[in-house]
Amino acid sequence: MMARAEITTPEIISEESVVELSLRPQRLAEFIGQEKVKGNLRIAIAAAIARKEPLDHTLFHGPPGLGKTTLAELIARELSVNIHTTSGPAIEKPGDLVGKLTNMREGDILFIDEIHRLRPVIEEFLYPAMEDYKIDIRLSEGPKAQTITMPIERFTLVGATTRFGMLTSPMRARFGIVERLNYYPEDALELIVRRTADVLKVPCDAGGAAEIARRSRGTPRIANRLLRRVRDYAEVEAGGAISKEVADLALRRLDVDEFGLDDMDARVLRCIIEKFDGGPVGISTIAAAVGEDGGTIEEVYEPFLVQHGFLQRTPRGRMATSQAYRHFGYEPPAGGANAQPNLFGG
Ligand SMILES: Nc1ncnc2c1ncn2[C@@H]1O[C@H](COP(=O)(O)OP(=O)(O)OP(=O)(O)O)[C@@H](O)[C@H]1O
Ligand SMILES: [Mg+2]
Repeated sequence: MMARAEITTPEIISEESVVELSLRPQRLAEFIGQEKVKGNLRIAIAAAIARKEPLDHTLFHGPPGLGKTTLAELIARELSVNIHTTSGPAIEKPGDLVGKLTNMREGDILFIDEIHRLRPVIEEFLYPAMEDYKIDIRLSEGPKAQTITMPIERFTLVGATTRFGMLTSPMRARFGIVERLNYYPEDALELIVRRTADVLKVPCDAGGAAEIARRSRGTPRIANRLLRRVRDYAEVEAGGAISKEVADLALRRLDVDEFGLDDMDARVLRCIIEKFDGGPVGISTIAAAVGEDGGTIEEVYEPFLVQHGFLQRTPRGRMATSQAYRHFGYEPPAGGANAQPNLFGG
């Protein structure tokens, strides 16, 4: 753990979070995939360094485990500045940020994770800080409270969110750089698995890495987690090395889905097939049936399912595809599941 990185969010220190820290790439060049995002960042960073100015406020959004926190830390390293970390739900009142903001040096990064969960008063407190590098401090309580305005150093706010849709538009408008992270293709995940295997010093051949990558739901965090479980199996049952065969046996034993679908993915698809005859059915109806927030389904789960051909969006609602039917062991309805998807422009 970098001594200068100050973590203020109370976090449960699990095996996973410890390993995750040590697995994080240390330089932008070591960050695999997301070429467009990396390219844009590289230019913005070089320009900021050349002008001796702080980087523009930067927002990363996209599903969990794709590297938002990692990128925030990499930017700080590339700029050689300090990063102060906090998260939306951890900030209760403007006062919680005053100390941080006044202690920051020019160019430092304030990283706010889950930035969509900031309370409105905190957002309003941050606007002048982001725009004019000023903060308003209330000296007392009540309607006639006196406030003083204090200058702060020019800093960079880096925000991360899995729920871009929940961010208020004034907040969005204050970020100069907005990048969406997408699911990783299998070849990129394979490289990530091989890199992690090197870090963990576990022998893993291309076939083994490919097998793990294929079942990682396009997500580096899942790829790293599966690799650790496969490593356990390899060490105990297979002499320590990971091949395609060893990975396949281990992942089957662990009941990891063939496509890496997780529990909520499966619930959403099963619900559409079993309760709504394959759809079309509206997102709020699905949300109520599976007990998850509609926006979360739309922004966190659905993109993967659509991208991988399990779910189709039509103007009348979501439909399970024939691939989804077959995956759960059902016969797709004749002339049913997406026999005519294009009729609806789906
Ligand atoms: N492109 C990558 N190359 C190598 N490792 C990666 C990459 N992206 C992510 N990882 C690894 O995956 C794990 C999860 O990444 P990270 O914590 O940055 O995701 P996140 O987008 O912040 O997730 P969340 O939304 O849940 O906070 C980390 O251990 C990180 O090292
Ligand atoms: Mg994160």
